[in-house]
Amino acid sequence: MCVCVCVCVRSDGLIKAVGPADIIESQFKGAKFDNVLDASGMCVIPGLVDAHTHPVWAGDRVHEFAMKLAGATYMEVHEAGGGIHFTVSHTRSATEQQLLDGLQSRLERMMRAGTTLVECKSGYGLELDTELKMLRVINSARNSLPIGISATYCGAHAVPKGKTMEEATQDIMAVQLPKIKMQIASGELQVDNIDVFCEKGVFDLNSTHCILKAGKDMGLNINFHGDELHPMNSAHLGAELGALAISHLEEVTDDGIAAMARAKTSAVLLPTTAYILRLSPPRARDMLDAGVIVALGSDFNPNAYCCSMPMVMHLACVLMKMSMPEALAASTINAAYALNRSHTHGSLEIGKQGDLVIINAPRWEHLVYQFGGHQELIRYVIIKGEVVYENAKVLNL
Ligand SMILES: N=CN[C@@H](CCC(=O)O)C(=O)O
Ligand SMILES: [Zn+2]
Repeated sequence: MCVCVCVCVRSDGLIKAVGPADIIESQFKGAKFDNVLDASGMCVIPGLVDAHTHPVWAGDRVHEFAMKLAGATYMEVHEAGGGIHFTVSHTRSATEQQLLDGLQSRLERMMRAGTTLVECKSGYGLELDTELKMLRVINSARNSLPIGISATYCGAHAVPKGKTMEEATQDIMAVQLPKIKMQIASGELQVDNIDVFCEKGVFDLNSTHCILKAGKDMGLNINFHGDELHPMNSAHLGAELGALAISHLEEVTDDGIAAMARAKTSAVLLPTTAYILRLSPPRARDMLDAGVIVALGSDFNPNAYCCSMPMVMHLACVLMKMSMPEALAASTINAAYALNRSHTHGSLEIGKQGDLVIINAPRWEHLVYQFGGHQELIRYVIIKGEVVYENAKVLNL
């Protein structure tokens, strides 16, 4: 049986009612609406939430894709001065306006693919001035675009050239974090989360602990990269510190999974990265079976150039054996949880923000099943009740 669902959004952008069309029609008989969208024969899902991206940078890395296809590993490229280091040098020399232009066009691309809330990291500065520049750029995008943004300070994304890990940690603790704290307090910056790349050859467990704890003490949510290329005990650390989320987790142990389930630390899984770097995919099934809150992210960055959460959901189903409903939950309510926004985002419920995606297909699963098909399937993207993207060219498929 096909149920006609109607979603009604108030002028403040929050959902006023959700339910069968005939009930909503009688509830609002005689009411005046600014905009009525006829979605007959279509499907409505919550706006997609992308729980992990690095979208502020200059200088692409298309040349490195060729190197990786020829067999170079992620860490080999990084240690040879490429990877994050390459992006850092271009991002340091870019102007704020250049970075903002790049960020805006990437966020618009994400929005057209159905993303209505996205986490955005700094982390291609690795020193105070550029990290602040990146955070200001994220702030400007928040003020100029309708897409929701959760901002993450990721000054510990790599050890900058010429410094040891200890020196980099000291710079973050004594120079970067205090300045960011001041700018948050004065209202110049809005930062929601703190992140560290906890990895062999990057930041060890001890440095990660110090930086994350200092961020937490400033009121930031802990949301970090862990157990990606080597088992680092990141999951235990995250659980112990009350982290909201840990990303990657390709190398997490069984004990780590159990610790995350107990602590309600969500796992942000990034199938694009595992795919591009040919890593063993994270054990999504074991995490789900253990009761871990599993979210998804695009991991958009110059290594994993993907703006599309529908593609991410498809990869999660095929590579990580998630079901389509699990992938949808992981890209909506669970991703909102990872960003501490599940009380306002991630589901179609009265009082939550009116963020919706309308798909021109009789079943929402087409968005996952038709690999790379979102451009033809998404009819409208709506944020706070306003149409932010209308695609007149949708086909009847
Ligand atoms: N693993 C660390 N950070 C990013 C990659 C960033 C980059 O290569 O520029 C990630 O999540 O995949
Ligand atoms: Zn990342």
